[in-house]
Amino acid sequence: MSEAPRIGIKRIEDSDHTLALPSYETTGAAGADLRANFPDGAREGLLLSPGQRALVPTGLILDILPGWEVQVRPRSGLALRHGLTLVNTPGTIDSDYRGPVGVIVINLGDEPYHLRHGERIAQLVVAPASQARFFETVEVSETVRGNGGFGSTGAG
Ligand SMILES: O=c1ccn([C@H]2C[C@H](O)[C@@H](COP(=O)(O)OP(=O)(O)OP(=O)(O)O)O2)c(=O)[nH]1
Repeated sequence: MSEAPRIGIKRIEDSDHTLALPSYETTGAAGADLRANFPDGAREGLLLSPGQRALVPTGLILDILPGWEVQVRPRSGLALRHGLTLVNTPGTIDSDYRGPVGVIVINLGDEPYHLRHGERIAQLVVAPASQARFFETVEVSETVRGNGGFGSTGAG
């Protein structure tokens, strides 16, 4: 396997610098857990009503190498137990983005959810990303599938 990509992480000023950086919980984990990091003065966290969404700060800026992307994905435990997921899953962190990473959380459960400062709210998956060369054409190549889609192979 090729060497793991290095990703620099800068903490923003008013974030809590004592919180752990994203880390893999097991040796084979694909996702590194990411913590909610509310700024000074908002450390009580956030009460999310059913159906409510919010941009949750992480206090982190990622320095991603060209040719890579970082995906922000939900955590299945929070999804199953509380209906908490991400509106735009998977969120895309572009390699040239140098702003703080935010997590767009939504409560699809039927109870209010108290999102706590320092809680692991999402996970980061690092993946290779290439930019395609899009070009206009009048002919497309033939395939067995052709234009069959949207359930064309049947159910079950
Ligand atoms: O869950 C997310 C998704 C995106 N971003 C940041 C990093 C990403 O590089 C940037 C732009 O995201 P995206 O391209 O998905 O958003 P857009 O609506 O197309 O905005 P833009 O016009 O800024 O590209 O916002 C996050 O912090 N969290």
